[in-house]
Amino acid sequence: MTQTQAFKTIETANPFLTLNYEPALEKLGDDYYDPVPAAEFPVHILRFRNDDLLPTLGLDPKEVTDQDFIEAFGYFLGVRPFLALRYHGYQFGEYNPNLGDGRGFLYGQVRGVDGELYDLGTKGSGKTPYSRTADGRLTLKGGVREVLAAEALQRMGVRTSRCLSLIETGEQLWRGDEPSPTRSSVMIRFSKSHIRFGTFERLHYISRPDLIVKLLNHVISQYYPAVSGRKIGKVLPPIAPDLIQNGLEEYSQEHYVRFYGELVQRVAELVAQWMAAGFCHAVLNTDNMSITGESFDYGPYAFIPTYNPKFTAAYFDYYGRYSYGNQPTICYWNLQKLQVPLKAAIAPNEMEAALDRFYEYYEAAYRELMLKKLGFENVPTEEGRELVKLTLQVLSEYEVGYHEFFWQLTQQFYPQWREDISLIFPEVEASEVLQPWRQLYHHMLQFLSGDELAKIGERLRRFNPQTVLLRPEIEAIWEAIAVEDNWQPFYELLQRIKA
Ligand SMILES: Nc1ncnc2c1ncn2[C@@H]1O[C@H](COP(=O)(O)OP(=O)(O)OP(=O)(O)O)[C@@H](O)[C@H]1O
Ligand SMILES: [Mg+2]
Repeated sequence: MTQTQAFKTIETANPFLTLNYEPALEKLGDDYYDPVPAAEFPVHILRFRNDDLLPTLGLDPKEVTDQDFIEAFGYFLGVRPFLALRYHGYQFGEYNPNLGDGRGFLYGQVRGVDGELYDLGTKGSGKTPYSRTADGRLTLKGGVREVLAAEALQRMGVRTSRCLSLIETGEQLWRGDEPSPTRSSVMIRFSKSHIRFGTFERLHYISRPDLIVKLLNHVISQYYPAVSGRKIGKVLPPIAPDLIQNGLEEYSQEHYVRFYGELVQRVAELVAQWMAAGFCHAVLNTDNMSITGESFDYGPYAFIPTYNPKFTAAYFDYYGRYSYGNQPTICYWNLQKLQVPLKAAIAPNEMEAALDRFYEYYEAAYRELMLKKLGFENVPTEEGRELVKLTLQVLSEYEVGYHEFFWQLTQQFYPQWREDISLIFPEVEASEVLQPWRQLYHHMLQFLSGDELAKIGERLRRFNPQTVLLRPEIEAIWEAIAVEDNWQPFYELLQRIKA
């Protein structure tokens, strides 16, 4: 059999190569990307496959082999062209026009069985015109950390991208922030979109308002069904070909204003999700902000060990710009910067008015999520606000672990707390801070029926996972991989994260 025939057989048998690919972004024209080749790696070892995502792609995990993953996402057979997306961005407050996919590309876009359009994007797949002097690679540790972050955030209810696969690729990489040489990998990210705030910023920088409007139309029609009126549901037929080919629907000013308003709300809610999860993203540059309001790019992130707004995750973040507590302010700033390119389509005063609601959305979402972590839902606003405030005071005063506090609450809560206040955290000495918290928590239980009381326990379990990805936990699983090539702790941790 010739080489070509051998590939043909693989292509037809490999379910990833015959997915319902829909080149929505490619059809917008080549102003937005550059076709690039994939790197050829000396080794391909599948280290992680995310079977939870396969049903969304219409695939049965039992029918997808490891070899299928390796061929599609390690050898990169089949689906071409691969598109390195063009973008700029504000990095640590400074505009950087020398960005773009420097170690990744858009592998393909797929219509999921839920009717939504998903990106399969790579990280570590080789050099592109945007690599500058860098190697286009992803360290294995970086890949492992991104897989873990995405799964943990998913478990905690954060609107996040996921990793579909991680393949070790057998090269030696040199990095300033890892003992080097260090091992290499290539990851596939499964996300709503890789269109970033910085994608729009670049189009403004090169003075192409026409391309801004065209991209905006695409974003609204694909990712903002409540604005476009397009239905996204389980039984959505594939998008009509004329819609794809003719460069999309046009929208009115009212649509554009509603889009920006919804983006503001989505981002505010996303930040609230990070904050409640105790997550510090660490690099909230505008090239790491998705236009769909989804969270992605997990580099030097950390989950906070204790509640400390000043906690900073990236060693290079000298002034704490992206500290845990600064995340709402920074996302507001990023949304404000985005108004500059969006002026090509949207009235500035309307955007300002929409952004004015950011903190209102943020605070409401944060309060709701924190109350869920405390076991409550639908409580009077003032009481809810007070309980969250007192909880944060307790967390600051006692220097108890952030996650440990909620886990202890989950473990210790039982319905008799309603009858007898002295049963609430009896081993902790009452202080000026704990006593009001105890009183309010006890007071709020008084109004609940037996059924509602049972739901407190359910909510505590659902919103407070036992396993949280604190740094020592990640370092321990990495140690096992680095020293003994033992992947068992990694797989076990993934299982525990999901519990
Ligand atoms: N090893 C590398 N080789 C080439 N380019 C790189 C490398 N590391 C980072 N870059 C580029 O530097 C910029 C900032 O990197 P950043 O870490 O935010 O993105 P990324 O993690 O590579 O990709 P993504 O944002 O999709 O997760 C991006 O343009 C990225 O492509
Ligand atoms: Mg990035």
